[in-house]
Amino acid sequence: MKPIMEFTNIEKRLDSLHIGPINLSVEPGTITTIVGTNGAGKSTLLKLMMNLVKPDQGNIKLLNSFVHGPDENWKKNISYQPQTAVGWNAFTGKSLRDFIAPLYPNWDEVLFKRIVEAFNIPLNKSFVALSQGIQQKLKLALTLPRNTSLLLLDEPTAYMDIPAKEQLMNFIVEWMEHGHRAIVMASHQSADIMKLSDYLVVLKQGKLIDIFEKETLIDTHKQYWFNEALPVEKVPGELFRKATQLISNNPERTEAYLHQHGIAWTALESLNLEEIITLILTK
Ligand SMILES: Nc1ncnc2c1ncn2[C@@H]1O[C@H](COP(=O)(O)OP(=O)(O)OP(=O)(O)O)[C@@H](O)[C@H]1O
Repeated sequence: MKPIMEFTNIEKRLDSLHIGPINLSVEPGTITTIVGTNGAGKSTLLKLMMNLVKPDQGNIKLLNSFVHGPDENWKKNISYQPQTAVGWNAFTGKSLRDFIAPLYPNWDEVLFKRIVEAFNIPLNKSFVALSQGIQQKLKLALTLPRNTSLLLLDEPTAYMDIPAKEQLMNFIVEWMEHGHRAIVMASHQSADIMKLSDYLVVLKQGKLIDIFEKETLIDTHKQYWFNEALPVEKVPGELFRKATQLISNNPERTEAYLHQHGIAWTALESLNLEEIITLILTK
């Protein structure tokens, strides 16, 4: 199937960071989350997708258009929820809705009203007078109903309480059910966001470590406990060890080695996604 968005050899040099080269393909029906440490370049990748930042090299294609070209017609196919909504402070939710809705031919007013109601968002207050959590909810209410092929969400769960995060997840899942579309999010390893994702793009200081399929990542990371210390030599698949605990990113090879050497483990567990990403980012 034709990708919704494609990055080809994208590179961007900022003052203290060199992002890329990045090759990435966002397929319809998928949710991709960009994870990484602070300042890794996650938000900048989303801004590159919106042409808010220009690449030094490479190109980005949204459906059939290059986003850095003179024709800006591609903008009707993409919606972006930034970390900080610039220029919104003086406006009420109602006036922001009246400005944004007509720009998107597929605007879903019913969905807008459902999100406003679910999150109890006051539409008559200026944006600046809302708490950060409510601002976040209003940003979502003004982004999801645009019903574009691609949805970009930068830290969508920031400042949200636990029940609100749950509702957000439900709205995202529902949004994905309607047709040929995809989501790309940036997140500080938020467990909920990662759980929703099909792919995790792991960035470290601007470098793409890898693009992982979430399920594969979970299946290939296991931790073992033993009654006694392990042999000094490195065990196949060994990623980390501490006293009688071993973490492997290749359980098949690790277990074959342990059987061969007559070493029995006393406990075996999967790791959660946050633990796996932390290991990948720190190893
Ligand atoms: N326009 C710019 N000019 C110069 N440097 C920039 C610019 N925008 C971002 N940077 C720098 O690039 C780096 C990456 O920023 P970015 O916001 O993309 O990271 P991030 O991974 O989203 O970080 P965080 O998790 O803290 O939100 C940071 O060091 C930032 O200061």
